[in-house]
Amino acid sequence: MSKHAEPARLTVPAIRARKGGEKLVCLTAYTAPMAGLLDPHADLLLVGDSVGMVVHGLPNTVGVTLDMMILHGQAVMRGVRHAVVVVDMPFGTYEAGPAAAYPAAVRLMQETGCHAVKLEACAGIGETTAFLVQRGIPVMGHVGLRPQAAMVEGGFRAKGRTEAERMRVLDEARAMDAAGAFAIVVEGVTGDLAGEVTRAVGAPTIGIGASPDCDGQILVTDDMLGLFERVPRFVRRYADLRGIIGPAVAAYAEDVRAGRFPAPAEQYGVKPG
Ligand SMILES: Nc1nc(=O)c2c([nH]1)NC[C@@H]1CN(c3ccc(C(=O)N[C@@H](CCC(=O)O)C(=O)O)cc3)CN21
Ligand SMILES: CC(C)C(=O)C(=O)O
Ligand SMILES: [Mg+2]
Repeated sequence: MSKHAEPARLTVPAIRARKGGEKLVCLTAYTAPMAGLLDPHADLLLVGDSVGMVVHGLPNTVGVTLDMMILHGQAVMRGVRHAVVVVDMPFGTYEAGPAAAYPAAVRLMQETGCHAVKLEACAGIGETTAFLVQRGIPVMGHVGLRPQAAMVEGGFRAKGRTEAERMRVLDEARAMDAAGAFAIVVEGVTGDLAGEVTRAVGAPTIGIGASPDCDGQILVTDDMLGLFERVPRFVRRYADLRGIIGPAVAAYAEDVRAGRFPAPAEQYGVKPG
């Protein structure tokens, strides 16, 4: 490392090579300043379609568009110097197959400068993943609880409690691994299934609501910082930013109403002469 202790720029193959090694530290990011804060500590930052719920107030991720992902991807890229940045392909942009997925992924790569895209497993996911990877687009997989299926499943349902679910999750992970995915998010599955998936694939697995047996972990940053209110039970809260923001805003409101803000030092003076 250089004498300035600036961590070197990570690459997609470097992430892939971490299978079974040092755990991968991953978080979501949606804005430039937050990406800048996370970047020195993270190996991979995901511009998740969770942005629709966390930032835009949508009930699930189905309403997130490609234009929204591009705007947030551009913002995050401006804040990052070290981590690999992955942008979620949103609902409706890849499920129809390679002919749909390729132009959408090219837009994400070209208009944001991101390093890779992520696809939730769906019908034909092996073929679609291979098509992108073989044309220069690194793909991260996502199996288990697939938030974009929320309308079909009637909500966010954990996976792995029936044999059929376990087979499906394992098959989808194997298909994306064989197709060349460089990493696979394993979300909302029983701990033993997450371990089984991790042992079944060559790509590193990134757990969320899964197991410490995964090769890395990811959380939605706003959840672990206590910014987003309704969090899944697998979240560990490392800060209570809502508890800091509320009193700060209340104090500002009091100062304004009492005429205590702005003070003289917070006003522009007239230039002498
Ligand atoms: N803020 C936020 N955090 C996330 O982790 C997240 C998002 N948004 N949006 C996209 C998906 C949706 N996710 C979710 C959302 C809710 C549950 C949830 O309510 N789970 C139930 C358990 C369901 C079950 O047991 O089947 C829970 O009680 O935690 C899980 C994952 C994960 N992702
Ligand atoms: C929860 C992670 C894996 C995700 O897909 C997102 O933030 O959209
Ligand atoms: Mg997502």
